[in-house]
Amino acid sequence: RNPKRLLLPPGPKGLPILGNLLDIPSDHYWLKFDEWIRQYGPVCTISLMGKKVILLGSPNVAADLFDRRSAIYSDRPRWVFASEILARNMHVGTVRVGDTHRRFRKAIHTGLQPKALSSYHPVEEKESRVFLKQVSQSPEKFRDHVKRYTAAVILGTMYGHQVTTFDSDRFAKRVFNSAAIFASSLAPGAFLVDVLPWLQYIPSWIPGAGWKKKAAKWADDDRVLYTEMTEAARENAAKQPSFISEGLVENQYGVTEEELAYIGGTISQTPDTLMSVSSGFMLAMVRWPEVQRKAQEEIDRVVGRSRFPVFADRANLPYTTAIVKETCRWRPVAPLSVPHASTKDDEYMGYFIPKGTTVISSIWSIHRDPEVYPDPESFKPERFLDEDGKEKGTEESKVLGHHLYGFGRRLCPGATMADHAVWLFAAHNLWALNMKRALDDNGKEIIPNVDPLSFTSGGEASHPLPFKCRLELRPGVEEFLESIEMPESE
Ligand code: HEM
Repeated sequence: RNPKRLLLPPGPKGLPILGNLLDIPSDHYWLKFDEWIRQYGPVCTISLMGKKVILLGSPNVAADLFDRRSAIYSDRPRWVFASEILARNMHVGTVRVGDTHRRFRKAIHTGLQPKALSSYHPVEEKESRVFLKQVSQSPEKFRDHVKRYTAAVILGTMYGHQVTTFDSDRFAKRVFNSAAIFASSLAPGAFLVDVLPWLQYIPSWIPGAGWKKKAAKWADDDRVLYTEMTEAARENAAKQPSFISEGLVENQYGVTEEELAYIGGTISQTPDTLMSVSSGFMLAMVRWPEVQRKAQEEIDRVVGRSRFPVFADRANLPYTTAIVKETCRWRPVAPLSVPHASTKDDEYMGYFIPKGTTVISSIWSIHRDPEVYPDPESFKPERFLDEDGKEKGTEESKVLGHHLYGFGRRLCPGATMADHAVWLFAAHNLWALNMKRALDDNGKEIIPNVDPLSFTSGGEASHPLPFKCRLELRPGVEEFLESIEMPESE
């Protein structure tokens, strides 16, 4: 190994054994990673408890390794607790490379082909309108309404399930809960068993092995939830076909029914990510009213005021699309994406990267590479438009212009669907609402805090912390909302 005696990419000096562990803050650690990337370059090494971790901090190096050398960099690190115990090796996002990963991704691609994605637009459009109606009734609870929107889109399209209110729905709360548990169990060192994998073989009645009971309960809760949701999809199929109900027909996706249930379960963990982009969009609109006004002018010109926007308008709404892209670039939901791992020794830019290295693409830093995104701290939708105000790079639909959804063979297979759901949400909001700043006691506008620290950190998707705003219906919208039927309770 390493016959040329090459060095690892440079990085900060650390302590013996602990490495750089104590330098990493418990919150917003991507900001510290970003500092190191600026100091040591876009490929740098840190060390955690004797393990080397490589950080990638520019779009070019991430594409070089994850896209162009995807044969080497598509594995995941081993997560005993989350992936092996909780998800029983059936979570496509954390499973190691190999047959299961290949088959599961193929199944998802089959299920999410363009025809299926366009069949989801009516669900996304309907739920965007329910969101507007809810906001018109209780604007102060807009965060809850966004949460409901994202759950309704995922459960509607994946299972044909109609979410009622968030609290009374039989699945909505449970999928958020399951996602939160899974995300927190991925955090490095959250469970000792990830550091000491042999712990999993200790019987749970031995004192100190209480985590095993907890793990067994969580794993079982997930299995029950996924099975119930799959059954619901089967029952709903005639009324509302869905990703899962299609997969149940003659084993169309080439996976067993249990595997399909776990694929659905993995996808059911995504409303949180949609919620983050959707609420980030609203925050940006409140913070930059001039951007909001410009998009409203575009929407009024193209869509008019006599109907809601629909997905087919997208091609004629480049500025609106650019706002969605800029929101994704500006405050990425998963600032460090999901770690990849290498399966072969490699040499890159004169450095050695040993087999089994964890490699993290810092989306936060990638989205702040000034060569690609000049003036990266500013919110500028125009960066995604050409001189004529047209969307850049639309001829290749895969090129979003940002890297919110990762890279290579692990690229988010739900990226297009997520992008459509968020776009429809944004277009509906711009068409129907004036998203205004809240007023203080003296009637002065409160400029919302958009500092990186005003977003949550931790295992889950990074969200804006709760913020205040005034959501007012634009003229003439109220009469359109009258005809929107609210989903009935079960
Ligand atoms: C705004 C919403 C979303 C964001 C920001 C997001 C982001 C990501 C990211 C960063 C990754 C890891 C990529 C990498 O390792 O390089 C990922 C993986 C994944 N995403 Fe998404 N995602 C979103 C929504 C969705 C949706 C709606 C679905 C399904 C319909 C989905 C399904 C998946 C799956 C299955 C994986 C695992 C892929 C693998 O490991 O092979 N995601 N996502």
